Amino acid sequence: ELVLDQDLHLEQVSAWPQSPLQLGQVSGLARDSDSNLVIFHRGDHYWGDDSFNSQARYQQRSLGPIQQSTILVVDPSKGNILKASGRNMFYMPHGITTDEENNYWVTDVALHQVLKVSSDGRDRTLVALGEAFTPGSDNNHFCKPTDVAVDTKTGNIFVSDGYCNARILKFSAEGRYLSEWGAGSSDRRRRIPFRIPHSLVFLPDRQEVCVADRENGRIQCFIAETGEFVKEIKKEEFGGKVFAITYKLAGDGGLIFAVNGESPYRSAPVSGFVINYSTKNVLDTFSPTTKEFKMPHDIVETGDGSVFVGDAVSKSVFKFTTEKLHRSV
Ligand SMILES: O=C(N[C@@H](O)C(=O)O)c1ccccc1
Repeated sequence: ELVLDQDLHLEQVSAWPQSPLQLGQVSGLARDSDSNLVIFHRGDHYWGDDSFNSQARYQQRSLGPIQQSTILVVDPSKGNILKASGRNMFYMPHGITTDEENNYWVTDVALHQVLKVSSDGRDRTLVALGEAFTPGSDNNHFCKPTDVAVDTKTGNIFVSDGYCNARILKFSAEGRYLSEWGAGSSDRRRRIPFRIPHSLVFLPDRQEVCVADRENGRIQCFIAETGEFVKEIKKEEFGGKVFAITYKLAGDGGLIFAVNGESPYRSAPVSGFVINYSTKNVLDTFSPTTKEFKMPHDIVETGDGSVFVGDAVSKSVFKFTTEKLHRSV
């Protein structure tokens, strides 16, 4: 169990996975109801500068969907693949999360859609939000939606929308539109809009939803019920970009885990951060020893104190554990 003590330090488990995972660009990570790691990757598709035109329309539709299994369920201790699904469904995977019934909620930035998919291996699409390949910004159109968070109390889902919109939307578990909101204002003077709301996490003990507001290099948190702004966490050491966040209950509060990204203007090392939600203090920074982070793109923790980071450029997943656990192994 992770505690909030000051000497918390995450170290890479360099021998994980025990055998290589054949991954494309890793875009999303999630944890399933058995505390297994779920990896959402792009197989042989990749997001390059010519993947979309200036109207945000996907240009490689003629290639068809990815034929490899894009959703892999992996054993967190050894890294072997337990289940593989998601073939012939997706064009440009992005975010993934699981709900209380262990369904997958995923976003695909080429489809501009949010899909609820069964995890029974039959890949049944249970809910489809947005119109395939059609960007937009009304109640039933997204523009490169990036992630989903599930309110475990109400079953409602939140969508971060997206690369070419600047909002968070709320839907019921069945996909009925409920509400939406934009950035919160941390300074009374002016409200700076979201610039790529890129990753979402629900805080079960506080019923809040937090967003990694990527190009603003900040994390903002809101009341899930109302969308009311609660707080902002913005740190010099983030540099200019925060790519992904996740959350873990711990001791006397909660921990936010985040990964930043390279920013042309601000030189800050690309790393992971452990932040005390209440005090906003950075308790730890971490990065791999076997090879450098290239573009850490999502982060998730699995019950036993392990933290996983998926990298969209190095096409790999890194495992970290707290030193104490690591030493005792
Ligand atoms: O942000 C980008 N990609 C990553 O977030 C991702 O791969 O999800 C990107 C933007 C423009 C061109 C090419 C890639």
